[in-house]
Amino acid sequence: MRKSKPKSKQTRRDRHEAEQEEISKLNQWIDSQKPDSGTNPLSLPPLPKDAPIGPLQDDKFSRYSGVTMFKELPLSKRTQDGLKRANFSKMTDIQRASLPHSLCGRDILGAAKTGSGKTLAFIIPIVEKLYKERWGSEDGVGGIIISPTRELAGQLFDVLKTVGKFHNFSAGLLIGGRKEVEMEKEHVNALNILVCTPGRLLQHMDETPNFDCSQLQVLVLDEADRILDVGFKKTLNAIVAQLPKRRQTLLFSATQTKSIQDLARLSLKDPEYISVHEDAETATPNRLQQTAMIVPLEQKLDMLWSFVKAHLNSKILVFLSSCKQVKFVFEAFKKLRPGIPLKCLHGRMKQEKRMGIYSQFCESHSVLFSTDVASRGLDFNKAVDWVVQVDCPDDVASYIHRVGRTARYLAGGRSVLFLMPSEMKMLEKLQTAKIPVQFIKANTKRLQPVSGLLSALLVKYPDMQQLAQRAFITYLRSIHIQKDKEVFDVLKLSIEEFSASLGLPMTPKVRFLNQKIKGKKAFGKSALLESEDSEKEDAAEIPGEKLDIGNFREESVARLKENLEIGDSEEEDGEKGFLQTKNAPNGSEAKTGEIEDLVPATRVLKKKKLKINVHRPVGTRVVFDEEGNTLPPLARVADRKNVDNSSLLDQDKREGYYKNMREQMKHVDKEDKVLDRQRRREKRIKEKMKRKIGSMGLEEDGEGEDDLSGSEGEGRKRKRSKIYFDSDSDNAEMTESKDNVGISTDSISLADQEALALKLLSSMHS
Ligand SMILES: Nc1ncnc2c1ncn2[C@@H]1O[C@H](COP(=O)(O)OP(=O)(O)OP(=O)(O)O)[C@@H](O)[C@H]1O
Repeated sequence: MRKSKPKSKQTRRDRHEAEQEEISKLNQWIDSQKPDSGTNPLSLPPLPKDAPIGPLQDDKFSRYSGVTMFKELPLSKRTQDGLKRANFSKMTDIQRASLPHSLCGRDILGAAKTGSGKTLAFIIPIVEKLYKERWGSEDGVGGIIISPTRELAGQLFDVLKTVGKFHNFSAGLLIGGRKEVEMEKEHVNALNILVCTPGRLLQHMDETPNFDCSQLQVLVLDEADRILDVGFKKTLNAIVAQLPKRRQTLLFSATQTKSIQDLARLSLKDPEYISVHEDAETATPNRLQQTAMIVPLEQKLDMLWSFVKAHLNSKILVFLSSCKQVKFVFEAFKKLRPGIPLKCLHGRMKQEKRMGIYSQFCESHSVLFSTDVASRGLDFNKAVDWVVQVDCPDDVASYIHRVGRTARYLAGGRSVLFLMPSEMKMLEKLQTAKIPVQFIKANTKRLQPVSGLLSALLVKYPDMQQLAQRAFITYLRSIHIQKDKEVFDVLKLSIEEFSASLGLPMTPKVRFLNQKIKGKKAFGKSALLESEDSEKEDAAEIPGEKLDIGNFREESVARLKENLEIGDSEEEDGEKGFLQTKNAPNGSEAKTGEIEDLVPATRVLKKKKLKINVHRPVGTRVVFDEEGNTLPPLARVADRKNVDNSSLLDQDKREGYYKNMREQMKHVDKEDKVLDRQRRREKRIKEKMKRKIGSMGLEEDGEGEDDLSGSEGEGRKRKRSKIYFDSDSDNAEMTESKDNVGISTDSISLADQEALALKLLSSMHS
């Protein structure tokens, strides 16, 4: 905030007195005109035009409840100047409704639609409170704003800097993922306002010497329902335990908590419930056009690719359910070059990178693939044109926040939700929650299949195969751990088709599904299980959920009928041609009854044992070309030269291609097994020989070596014995040479070894 120039003693004294006077007037104004508790300022008429503002005659003051302009509020000149400079003059509804109550010190439980200006509704009271208390650096922490994500905390910090530009407070942004925690510790005690994520705040409370919040005046929870939910429960309880009970508490969200328990945890004192859009016809912004359409799981990427290609001049925010999916789709689409810059954002990225991506997306037309880390609060500078939800949100609240990244303040925006046929219940839930989602159909004529290209990509880039596999597993897991079983049922997913749609040549095994499908027979620890294990952090993105492996009903997996009702009528150019309004009987939104007709019948999936070599990580087989150079995995079965991408777009050819690849994989597997058997046999014989040699007094150390092969002093430098294992081998980790082994294994063939072993054995028995 403002850096003041050195001033003379007299000037400082004058300024101090002027401020004292201003504060005294403000307090009188606030006190004399404060609205009754429980009243709604929005129900009062605005002040008449040209009505005097502030002090009137006879020590009276103008009314500030129900006013429409910031300048009509009892705010300090410094705050007024900050607002003016940022061009904030007219208040939004949530600001009009809450500021008259919060300025007179009341606790607030505020709810208003996304993008409706809640941030100023809590930043202004903090700044004003500290100003009126004449808070200074020696007073320590006076205000804390807690945000669920780092990016949002950064954004709130920027708004605080704007509004507080002419104040003298010190403020700090304390968020995780930054290295400078030690530096923060040195300065944090001198900060007056902290904008932080819960984890970092608690870290300072636990670790920073003399960190003291006992004088806290105002606590704000932005996205309060999120911070109060189970994922942050322990952290928040620990934080609140260290805060004074006597304080003002402001809670804001577009989807506010109504839990009495939550409020009790925060010890709110007779809070004002301010829900400005409670009686509105819709729970989402009026300028937001929302659509939904059926997209089977295996067509999601085709649909997304086609959507991106049809909107190359837009700013698009795409939500997927896990980091791994974000990574895979981002990397894959990037390699396919759709013709628009692509970016990705998820919780596993380094903080600097996250912030960089966030700022870049604010600036340019591009597509941002993201997890729910970008779903709440973020106000991307230049408006987002489209929010695309490729994966269904966890619940209605999550939907509201995701689509709320567009159509902010006075801007318009559009959103589209991909729903699998098994998720149609979500549409009902949205409509019940007053969310006007129009059901549309995609124009399949404009659909650009991408899975063929993906399978070619996976062949070319070995890393992509791992990414695809992880995306596959984490997606299934994310569905598995969803709470709302009415919407999410992993057993209804068309798993093999999904795997193929990611370009995977074979369907990876998924333990939690296979356990039930295959019966009780337990698997050994396979490559797949390892990759599954490594995804656990991804699942941890969903707070409060524990993996409940093996908690499935003993049912067959149902798979959805492939041919879904997707229209194919004539398209126009561009966006309109791509997304079409579903011809619902009433011509607009689909009604609950109609939804059932749209859900295709399901059929029972054969319990099919998928054959893969469980000991071999997919795609790590080392293959050599004729010159002895290593080739990427699968290169042998899918020589790039033989892959005609265009032909892969043809469904029949694609299936043929997969079939061929599978056959060849099986063949390769067979070869592996033969090799493996041979290798084991060699190993057994070698061990036997070693035992015999040992029992004959030939030790496997330097001395024994001398006995057998002569000393180096004789100038005969023994060739190092190297044991090469390809990465498929059980002993793949043994790649280093064993110099001390008395017998060089590469100089003795298997037959020689057997002969030697026999000789040794017979010499022992003779
Ligand atoms: N009084 C105002 N006049 C003009 N613009 C405003 C005003 N108040 C807020 N805005 C602008 O409206 C946009 C949305 O505001 P803000 O981010 O506070 O919304 P929000 O209600 O917190 O949204 P969300 O629920 O998504 O967190 C911002 O760009 C902000 O600058």
